[in-house]
Amino acid sequence: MMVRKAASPIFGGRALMRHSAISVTGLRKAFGSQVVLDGIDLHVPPGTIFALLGPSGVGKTTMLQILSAQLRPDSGEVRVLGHDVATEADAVRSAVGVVGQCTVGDGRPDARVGACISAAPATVGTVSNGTMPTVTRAAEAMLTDPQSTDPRWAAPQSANPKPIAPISADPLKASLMLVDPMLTGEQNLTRAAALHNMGVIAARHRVADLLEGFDLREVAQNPAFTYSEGTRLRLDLAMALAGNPHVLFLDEPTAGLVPRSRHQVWEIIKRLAANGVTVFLTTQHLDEAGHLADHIAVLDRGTVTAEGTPDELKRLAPAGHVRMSFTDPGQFEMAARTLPTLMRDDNAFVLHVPTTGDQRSLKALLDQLDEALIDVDRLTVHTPDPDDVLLALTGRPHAFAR
Ligand SMILES: Nc1ncnc2c1ncn2[C@@H]1O[C@H](COP(=O)(O)OP(=O)(O)OP(=O)(O)O)[C@@H](O)[C@H]1O
Repeated sequence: MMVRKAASPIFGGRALMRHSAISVTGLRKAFGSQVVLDGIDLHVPPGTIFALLGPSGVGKTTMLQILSAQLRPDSGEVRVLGHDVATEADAVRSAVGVVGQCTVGDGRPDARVGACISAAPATVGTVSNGTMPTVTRAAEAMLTDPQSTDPRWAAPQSANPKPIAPISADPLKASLMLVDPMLTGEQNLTRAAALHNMGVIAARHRVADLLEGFDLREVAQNPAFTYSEGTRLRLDLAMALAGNPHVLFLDEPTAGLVPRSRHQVWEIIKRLAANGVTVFLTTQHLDEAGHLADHIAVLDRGTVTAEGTPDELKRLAPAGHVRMSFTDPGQFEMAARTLPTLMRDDNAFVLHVPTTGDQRSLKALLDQLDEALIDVDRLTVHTPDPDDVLLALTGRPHAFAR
């Protein structure tokens, strides 16, 4: 799939805003005595991809839930599209899409389900029996008879609401909608479109566009539980985009995907940003953040420990080196005097010489050895791997998934 520059009906194309799409100042959140976010400042320009990179359990989901108005911050100011998440949660929720882990039920962290999407509060704001969000007659009609063009079902969305799926008694979470695995892809998308205040005809067009744009046409009539992980994620993304959101939140979007699906999802994310959608994603993978994001923030121990473009963060990583070992102490001494060294081990007769690892710098180094008539016993090239980079960024080795 190619990244498209032009605005499309599926991938947004909203006018860019001059100010931050997301701005976070002094955000703090604790669960009991556990401080998870301890004074976070972030600013995400519109139409860009922002990656929050961090090891498991560091607070990425918590952050995403606060930004998408699913969870209240303890303190600090968080604005999404200019709306304060604490006081204008409905406005935030109706303007964003969410795909990720939702905490539902009693809110315990282990009560996790798969993907969820946000929906316009105007249509699902009512909570039936205190536990169920509602959909409208229009959505119900489309679900029971997808071919229906009965104009009655285009009636105002508030008419005779009917509960469809238990999600949460918490009004904060009542505007979230989950993929129903027993419904087909088309039915799930129809449900999502209907929740965004669309009439039947508009919703049907939207569903057709989304099925096409996310390569779901072939499986549209199959129940979602039959979908592969990659197809399921494409359905999640399509559902999150049903309301044409300005901002899309993705919680570890490619976790568990095979490489081919992962690359397909990356292309979709890039296409969305190219069409003006601001994407905020969390990831444990440096390569994913580096591949996708315009800007990366590394979250560790409650704070942002490093932040910048992928290139800026890579520059924080330790340099590569060539490891040279010698059997002759005289040759070792001569090499140590001749070459720039990062490290010397006088007991093992080992030198580490800096290199970028490319052909030109390696050839220059070998030429230098030849000219000085230095005999190296053994020579190996070490370029920084993700562990080296993450160690430099967090001070913790093996902290991230690979
Ligand atoms: N509702 C909650 N009640 C109590 N503790 C919570 C709650 N939600 C999250 N936590 C705790 O807050 C910490 C951060 O969790 P969070 O899910 O935000 O991390 P994460 O970086 O997204 O992790 P992962 O990558 O594994 O999803 C964890 O220690 C978690 O147990």
